[in-house]
Amino acid sequence: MIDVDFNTLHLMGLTPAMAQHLVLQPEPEGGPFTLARLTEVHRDSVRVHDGRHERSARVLPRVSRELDDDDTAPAVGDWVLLQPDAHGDCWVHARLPPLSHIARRDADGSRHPVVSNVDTALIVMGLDDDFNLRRLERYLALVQGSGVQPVVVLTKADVAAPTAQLLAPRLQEIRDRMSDALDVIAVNGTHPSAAQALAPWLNDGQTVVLMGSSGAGKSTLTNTLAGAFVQDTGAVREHDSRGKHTTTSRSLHCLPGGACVIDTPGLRALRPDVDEATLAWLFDDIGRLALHCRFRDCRHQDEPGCAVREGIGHDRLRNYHKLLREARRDTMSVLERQQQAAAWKVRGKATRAWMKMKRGDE
Ligand SMILES: Nc1nc2c(ncn2[C@@H]2O[C@H](COP(=O)(O)OP(=O)(O)OP(=O)(O)O)[C@@H](O)[C@H]2O)c(=O)[nH]1
Ligand SMILES: [Zn+2]
Repeated sequence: MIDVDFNTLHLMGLTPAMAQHLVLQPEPEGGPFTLARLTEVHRDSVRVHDGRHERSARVLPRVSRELDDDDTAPAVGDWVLLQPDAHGDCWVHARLPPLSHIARRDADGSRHPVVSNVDTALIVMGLDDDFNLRRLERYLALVQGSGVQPVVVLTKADVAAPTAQLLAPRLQEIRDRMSDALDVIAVNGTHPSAAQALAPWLNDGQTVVLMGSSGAGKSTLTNTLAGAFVQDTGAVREHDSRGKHTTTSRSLHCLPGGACVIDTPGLRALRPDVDEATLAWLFDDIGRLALHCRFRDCRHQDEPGCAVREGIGHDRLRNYHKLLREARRDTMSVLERQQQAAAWKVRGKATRAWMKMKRGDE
């Protein structure tokens, strides 16, 4: 049985549910081990915190291999078992199965962990030109199905509300398009009042992850919540509100109030790791309307009598189709993907031959 010092590790975001889950895990042979949480993951090393000290450690090749076999890798927020070797170097001997986990996909379909063991995902979006509902749906898809509650945090309310009167219409746009159950709050991330607005999700022992594009204000919010400067922040380009990717890696910080916050870098291309069932849940308005389509197998593309096309905004439906295509592609087997690539190649060749022929005609 793994020895769990709850009072110390509670400061690192150990929840009662996780503590119970951990004591049920068999302890690997060769102990004793120290239980700690991953606060940063780098290429060759990790940072770990045991509630008293933070230090560097390395993951045993056996552990990396086992995780790799399961198509995953260590993630910030994971609970691990540590042991020093004879030289005083610290090693991760086991990664304990997480209770919640968020992963994304690369363009080639490979899966990458984002974070583990978080209670709430704060999806941070600026009320300036960063505001984008398609991207918001993408983040919701990323979080949905991972056991994590999403909360939308609209930043820069101090600029957008009084000068451009953007707050009310943008809140309405979200209300019109997304589920009524979605929590949405607007804050000035630079002001301490933001911490009060987020207090319901920052109780003692809870962990939140901040996600959103570069320049959205994640690091600013992290610093405000921490009441100290823990993350670098950067100015955004004026013409498009884009950030400069100031944050380059994920990191976990403990707040004075007892919650943990994980800041993440803005992702350039965000591809959620979701299946069709999860998307059906996220876009349940489409599912409800589909009952009224003329054809039972309506794809809501060009069929006549399609109730979905009639009842859903064009942009939301387009985004749904795009996410669905990606999800299907990601869950394709390697063989299927190769077959599809081969088919595209043949089609490309045929197109090029046809163009050449046409040019020859002229
Ligand atoms: N006025 C105002 N400025 C904000 C607010 N939130 C963020 N900013 C500013 O927006 C810029 C970008 O903020 P960051 O916190 O660095 O953005 P980020 O999301 O961490 O960006 P990356 O680290 O690149 O992923 C900074 O100049 C902040 O001062 C806000 O609520 N109000
Ligand atoms: Zn239809």
